[in-house]
Amino acid sequence: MVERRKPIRIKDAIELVMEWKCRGEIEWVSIDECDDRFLGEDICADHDVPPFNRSPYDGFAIRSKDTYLANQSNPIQFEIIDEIGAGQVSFKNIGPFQAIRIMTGAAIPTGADCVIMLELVKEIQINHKNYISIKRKLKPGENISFQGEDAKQGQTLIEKGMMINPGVKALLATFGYDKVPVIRKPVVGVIATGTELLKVNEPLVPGKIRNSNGYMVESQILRSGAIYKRYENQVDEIESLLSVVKQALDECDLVITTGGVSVGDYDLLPHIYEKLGAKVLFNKIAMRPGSVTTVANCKGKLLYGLSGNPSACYVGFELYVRPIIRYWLYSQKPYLRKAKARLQTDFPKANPFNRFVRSKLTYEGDRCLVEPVGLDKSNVVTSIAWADCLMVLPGSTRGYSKDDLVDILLIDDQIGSEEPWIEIERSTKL
Ligand SMILES: Nc1nc2c(c(=O)[nH]1)N[C@H]1C(S)=C(S)[C@@H](COP(=O)(O)OP(=O)(O)OC[C@H]3O[C@@H](n4cnc5c(N)ncnc54)[C@H](O)[C@@H]3O)O[C@H]1N2
Ligand code: MOO
Ligand SMILES: [Mg+2]
Repeated sequence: MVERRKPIRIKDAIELVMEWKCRGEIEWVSIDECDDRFLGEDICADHDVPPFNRSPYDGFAIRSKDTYLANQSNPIQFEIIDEIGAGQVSFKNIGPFQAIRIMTGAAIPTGADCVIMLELVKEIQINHKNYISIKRKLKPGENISFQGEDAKQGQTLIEKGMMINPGVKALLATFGYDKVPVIRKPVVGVIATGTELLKVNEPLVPGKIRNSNGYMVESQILRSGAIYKRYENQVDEIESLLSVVKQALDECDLVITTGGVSVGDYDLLPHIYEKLGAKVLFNKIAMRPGSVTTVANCKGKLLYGLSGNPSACYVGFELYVRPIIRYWLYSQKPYLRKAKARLQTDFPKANPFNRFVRSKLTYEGDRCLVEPVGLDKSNVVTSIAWADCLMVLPGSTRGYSKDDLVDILLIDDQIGSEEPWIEIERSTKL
């Protein structure tokens, strides 16, 4: 008799998987290779930024009190005693009615407490000496970029677990990290199963299709911040499949298979779990697509059985694999980022299951709109490319209509969310 599986709630499935979460170790890489890696230590300012008071303009450094009486009808002259560009330091001390020509980024000379822009002064020569004439009053501190105004020494600027983006990289350079502490990427083994699978370079023959899930999942692994190890496509044959799964479990931090997890005659993964003595955490979830997503634990390592149906495989990865990878990488927000958007289309058909519809976002003025991309079926492959979010339609006795406010999970986002999507109230028309 065919096994009747009892679907569990999404919340419970996520909890069961996350019980096995673990953190990766730190490794050091060159700053040139740290892009998109996840920081292994907090970045703490070990000096003030900027490290000295500096000029934000090309101009003249002067003493503000000398400008006290300056106005349109009372220009005041200052003698230019030195000139400095960024990277230079003047050793002269500015005295009464003296100025130092200073360029943007140069350290403010001692004695000066403000800067006047080049455009606001008149330069004159008297007796072969250079002067400026100023017709306005300046305040102490005017046009000075103060030491530590950007960051104070000792301040924690970035917490570990953040993905290194161009801004983080700028900070790493600012604080002299030629080597950067990052989290080692987990190695995820990928095994596509199915006797019908052809390699990408093989011509189509009747009854067969090319393996697309393997490549798609590998790409999802990379997008999540991990690396993959590819194993040969496996025909539905128990001994050879078992041996490859064992090998992958030995060689990788976690393993993903695609296909063969349902109740069909050639769906061998349930037998593989049994032979391995793996503990199956669940094999049916109350969701679509991806209801057959199975997760087992074999000697402390997670073994995911993602669906063979491409869209189900895709969604299963984003909901149950991604958070494990992101947690490994020290992310404080390992789940897909949540937002809300207005439905652009009607979904009149009632659906008892929570649906994760591959969708795309558009923006119209201050409104964020969401619409499905392509056919909303678990076995389609063509629509995934256009999806930038998963629209969540909670199971309900009635459908959804245009303009309903719905939850969305952002797929391309790198920030994430502290909590997974677990439950949603029926959207309301506002
Ligand atoms: N009697 C039942 N049949 C099915 C059930 C069920 O509950 N009872 N569940 C259905 C659901 S839901 C899904 S999802 C699929 C899951 O199937 P499997 O995970 O067992 O996957 P396969 O049977 O191996 O393949 C399904 C489908 O996907 C294609 N496929 C497989 N691998 C790849 C790949 N690497 N690249 C592209 N496409 C792939 C395969 O050719 C099949 O068309 O089961 C339903 N059936
Ligand atoms: O797991 Mo199946 O995708 O629900 O279609
Ligand atoms: Mg099957």
